Amino acid sequence: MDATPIHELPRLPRRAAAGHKGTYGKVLVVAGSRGMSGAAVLCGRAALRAGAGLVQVASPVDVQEVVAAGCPAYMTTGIRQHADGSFGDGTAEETFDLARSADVLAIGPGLGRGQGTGTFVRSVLDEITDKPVVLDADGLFAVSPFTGVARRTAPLVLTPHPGEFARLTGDAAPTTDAERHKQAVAFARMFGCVLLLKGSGTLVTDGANLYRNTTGNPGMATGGSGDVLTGVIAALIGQGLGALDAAVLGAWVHGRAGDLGAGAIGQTALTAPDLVEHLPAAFRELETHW
Ligand SMILES: NC(=O)C1=CN([C@@H]2O[C@H](COP(=O)(O)OP(=O)(O)OC[C@H]3O[C@@H](n4cnc5c(N)ncnc54)[C@H](O)[C@@H]3O)[C@@H](O)[C@H]2O)[C@@H](O)CC1
Ligand SMILES: Nc1ncnc2c1ncn2[C@@H]1O[C@H](COP(=O)(O)OP(=O)(O)O)[C@@H](O)[C@H]1O
Ligand SMILES: [Mg+2]
Repeated sequence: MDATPIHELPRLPRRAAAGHKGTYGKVLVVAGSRGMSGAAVLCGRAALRAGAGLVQVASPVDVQEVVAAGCPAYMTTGIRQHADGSFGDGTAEETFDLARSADVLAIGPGLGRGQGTGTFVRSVLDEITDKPVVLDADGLFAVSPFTGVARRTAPLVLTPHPGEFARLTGDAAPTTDAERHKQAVAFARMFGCVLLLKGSGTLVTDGANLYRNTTGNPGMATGGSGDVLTGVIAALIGQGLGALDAAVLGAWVHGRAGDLGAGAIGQTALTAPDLVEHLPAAFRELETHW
């Protein structure tokens, strides 16, 4: 299947004059662990910059204060943790309660691969089947084509980079564009998910449609860029976009922020926080179509 370049963008919903924070979605970010609190901060900040009405960041209790210091506008919760500073089995109940009051979940950035983290993520996916989930980074370790996921009534968006995708599929990394397209579409179809396969020319597919992103640059090859994308997509779902549209628009606007950032400070020095700081200019371009 050929990939359609993303030129015609899904519409960013216009904010209603009487809208309130409840109108624009409550995003629960489940992220971070000792040593990777930054991933939770980047994801939470990006969700706010992408228009979420409310953002709550749940991280292991050890890093809650650090995460809270990363932004005054989101709420934080500290989840009981394993001795290794990560989420683990036995901590899922607290997260279920938070998830039930959210509109969309972003799970994975900086969770680490501690003992029980995979079990923890799986139990959230198994229990909370009626809320859309964006699953990224270490959260992806919880799923595989062999174990599948529980039947969901709400969409699942997976956002692997090529290394994570190769681990997920168990297949050799594709060597041509055609192979990459084929693998991506087949995976999305089999898994019943929206797959966003990162890289230069990020692919987005739901198994029936295949898009290729046209924004972004190698300045974005810097730690934390993907954590920003996860927050953006979750926020767009919270504002009412369907999962495929949110992934398509999220990929585009994230890359556009990278291009505007590179225009301002160059590719070499670009960092993930700079992407967050250039999301406003990227979103303003979308607002001109309102
Ligand atoms: N400030 C923070 O707290 C940060 C935390 N991070 C977290 O660190 C954890 C580990 O993420 P990583 O992605 O580093 O770990 P992985 O071990 O999954 O991926 C790293 C490896 O994947 C392969 N890979 C990555 N991108 C590729 C590409 N475009 N093409 C081919 N191969 C590629 C490479 O072999 C690379 O060494 C995640 O939870 C992530 O969210 C990172 O996002 C960095 C910043
Ligand atoms: N050469 C590139 N061109 C365009 N985008 C890129 C390039 N390299 C990386 N990116 C983007 O940066 C992000 C990196 O995500 P990821 O590998 O998950 O990083 P991290 O886990 O460190 O946050 C992805 O959105 C990817 O598409
Ligand atoms: Mg990543």
